[in-house]
Amino acid sequence: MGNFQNICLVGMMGAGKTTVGRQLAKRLGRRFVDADHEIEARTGVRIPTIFEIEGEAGFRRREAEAIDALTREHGLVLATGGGAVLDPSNRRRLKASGLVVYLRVLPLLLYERTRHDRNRPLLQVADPLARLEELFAQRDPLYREVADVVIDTSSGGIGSLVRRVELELRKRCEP
Ligand SMILES: Nc1ncnc2c1ncn2[C@@H]1O[C@H](COP(=O)(O)OP(=O)(O)O)[C@@H](O)[C@H]1O
Ligand SMILES: O=C(O)C1=C[C@@H](OP(=O)(O)O)[C@@H](O)[C@H](O)C1
Ligand SMILES: [Mg+2]
Repeated sequence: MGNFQNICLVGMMGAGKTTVGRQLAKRLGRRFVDADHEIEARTGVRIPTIFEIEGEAGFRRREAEAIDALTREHGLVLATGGGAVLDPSNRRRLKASGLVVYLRVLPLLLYERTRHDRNRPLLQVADPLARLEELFAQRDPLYREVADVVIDTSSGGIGSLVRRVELELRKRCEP
């Protein structure tokens, strides 16, 4: 893994992409960018507002633009939103821009982590656990398809996860 390449984190809502990505970037001395934050900075509104006004389709268009711009940069730790892998062009761009790490977490734990958070419009439904199970079934194959590294993260805290990701990345640097 060269310094030139990006490290891209993919996985479900609540997998820890944003939290782990920020800490990983600090440890590696890299710049951290979260695609959702980039979309919010570009539009000047929060993600739920984009969903309210433009629907999911509008959000996905903005997400694709952000992924396109960010994957042209170098040396980033890039946290994506959970649905970024749905678009084949996003997958191609992420893969071409560097190393893709899938933080794999099962739906029940994702539910525990996201249940009190109102900032994920797709989970504002009567049965968010069932929604997470559906999304997991649909997306797990796509995360696996795009990933260079799959890290099962259903146990351990954030600090140990950051170190595990770092270890996996270092393995890739060895000849
Ligand atoms: N490995 C972990 N152990 C415990 N809590 C975690 C872990 N990863 C993430 N969290 C918590 O889960 C929530 C969602 O994390 P976040 O980084 O926003 O996920 P994502 O960006 O993948 O949706 C946050 O409250 C975060 O602190
Ligand atoms: O899974 C998804 O489709 C989404 C995940 C969110 O990001 P996180 O994965 O960081 O929660 C955000 O992009 C949006 O609410 C849609
Ligand atoms: Mg996030």
